[in-house]
Amino acid sequence: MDKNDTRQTKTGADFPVVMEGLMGPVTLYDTTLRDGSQSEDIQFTIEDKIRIAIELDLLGVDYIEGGWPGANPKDIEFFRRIREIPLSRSKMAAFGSTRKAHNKTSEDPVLKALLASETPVVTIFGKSWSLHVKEVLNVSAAKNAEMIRESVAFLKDHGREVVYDAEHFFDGYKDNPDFAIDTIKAASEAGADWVILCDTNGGTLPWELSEIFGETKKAISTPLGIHAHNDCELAVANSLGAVRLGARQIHGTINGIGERCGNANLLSVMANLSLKMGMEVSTPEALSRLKHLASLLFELQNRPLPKNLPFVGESAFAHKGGVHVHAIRKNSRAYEHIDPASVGNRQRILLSEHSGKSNLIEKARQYGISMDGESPEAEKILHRLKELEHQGFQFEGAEASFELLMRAAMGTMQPFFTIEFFHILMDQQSSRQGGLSEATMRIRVGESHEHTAALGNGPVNALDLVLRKALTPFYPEVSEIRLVDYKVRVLTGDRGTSSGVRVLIQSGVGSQLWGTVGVSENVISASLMALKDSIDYWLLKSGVKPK
Ligand SMILES: CC(=O)SCCNC(=O)CCNC(=O)[C@H](O)C(C)(C)COP(=O)(O)OP(=O)(O)OC[C@H]1O[C@@H](n2cnc3c(N)ncnc32)[C@H](O)[C@@H]1OP(=O)(O)O
Ligand SMILES: CC(=O)C(=O)O
Repeated sequence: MDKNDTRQTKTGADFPVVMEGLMGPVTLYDTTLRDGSQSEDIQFTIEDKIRIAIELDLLGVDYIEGGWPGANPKDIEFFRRIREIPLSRSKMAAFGSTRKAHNKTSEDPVLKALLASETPVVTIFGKSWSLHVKEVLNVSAAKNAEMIRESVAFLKDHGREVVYDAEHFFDGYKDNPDFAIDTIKAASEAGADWVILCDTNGGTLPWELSEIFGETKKAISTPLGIHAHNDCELAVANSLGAVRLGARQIHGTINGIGERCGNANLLSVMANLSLKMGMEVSTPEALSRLKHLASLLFELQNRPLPKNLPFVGESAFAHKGGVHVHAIRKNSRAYEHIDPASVGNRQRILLSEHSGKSNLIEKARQYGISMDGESPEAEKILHRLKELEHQGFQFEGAEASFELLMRAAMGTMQPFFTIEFFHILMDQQSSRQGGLSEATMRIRVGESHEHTAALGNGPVNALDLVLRKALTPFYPEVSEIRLVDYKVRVLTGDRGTSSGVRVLIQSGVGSQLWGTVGVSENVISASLMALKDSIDYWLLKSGVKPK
């Protein structure tokens, strides 16, 4: 990091009054594999869990909560398998509850399964809110305290590091402070190594959390931690607030997944602790893996990473407004709160109807095109960009089309081929089953012509195939291109089947991906426009000379 870059050096020293004496070493506790797996639409295989655990270890988290052994066969198997994998930094934690009211501690199936998982750390949750004690467990306050005390002591007697999660602590405290405090005293007196105050329902506001945390700290000497849910979108803020008040262990999950609205996003917590609060929770190398880990988690779930995720989302450092781009070209700090590279992300400049000449010049620079911002070409391209976006084009996901447009306007690109005509025939019978179409096409390449036909699965596929077939004799590079994604969007819903459509295509060769766009009232023409751009772009990037 550039030492003159003051974006991310707000350390304790900058806030001496608030921070002094309050911040000590903080440990990171990841519960992606347990609380995260309680998210709707998330389901990990054992292989996923092992892969994520290894990545979390590389990231340098102190604890990995691997699951609830006994809740399902997968978690039992996971703990068996992970024992054989050496982790360099992270300690594995098994999660469960305090014993059942009517069970003897030594015979309680949950506690027995926790020990059988053979993890060095065991985390158990117990009740802090009288509502749960009375109405859910249906036991007295004394019985609840006994369950907590005996469960913690039992696990300590078996040599485990014990993390005690005080479920619903903040709601319990608001309801009856003495009751809530007595429950964590029971855990503390029984030898718990950690008492974690949980905002289980995620409804606590930052100032309520500070007040309750501050009071609770006076009641017990066991190190405190925080486990915050995100139902008010305050989980990260509440976790950071707790650190300022002395919390030593922060629970969270990758990308904030978890029950209901999720948990504190541990990646954001790490970035904030390291880059804003000057705390050494991670090395710079590990921090630069944040984006990778965020993407990996959702890739394993076959889900796209939300673009607007702080720090790690594709849009986190993407600049669209012309005013912003104008400023960041002079100094990135003007509209960036940290250096994107520090979390493994990158700066992006977007092109749209909100662009000014600065967006254009920056893009031209990235494409290796020299452009004078005051030139008539720049003015013309900007005007064309805005006009096309008004017609329904969208270049944010189709930068390859924009680069071609820019090169054509600058006169630096000769056409590789021209489509002279094409026909499409659809077999009525098989089209009812979503079936075969035939495309014929005549193209011109330099002085030569090619006239050919292809059968496809529907008209767009037939068009794609015939275009490649016609071009391959001239440009064999075309056969390398893969169609990765094809999206059609109706632009004006009020004109029924005569509405304009936008087709966005993503193509790829190896790991290289590019997007192209076409707009028309005819979905076939829009598709052909995007397909043609995709091929032109690859030929350009392959260094092929037009024939
Ligand atoms: C705040 C949290 O996120 S806590 C973690 C929540 N995560 C999960 O629930 C995921 C895994 N859970 C499961 O697979 C199942 O719920 C199991 C295996 C744990 C239990 O299943 P079942 O025995 O069928 O019970 P069920 O789920 O219906 O009810 C929960 C039981 O836990 C008991 N319980 C709840 N909290 C506690 C506690 N802190 N200490 C002791 N028992 C508790 C309830 O009283 C109830 O017991 P009961 O059936 O004897 O009344
Ligand atoms: C323990 C836990 O997951 C919670 O209280 O939210």
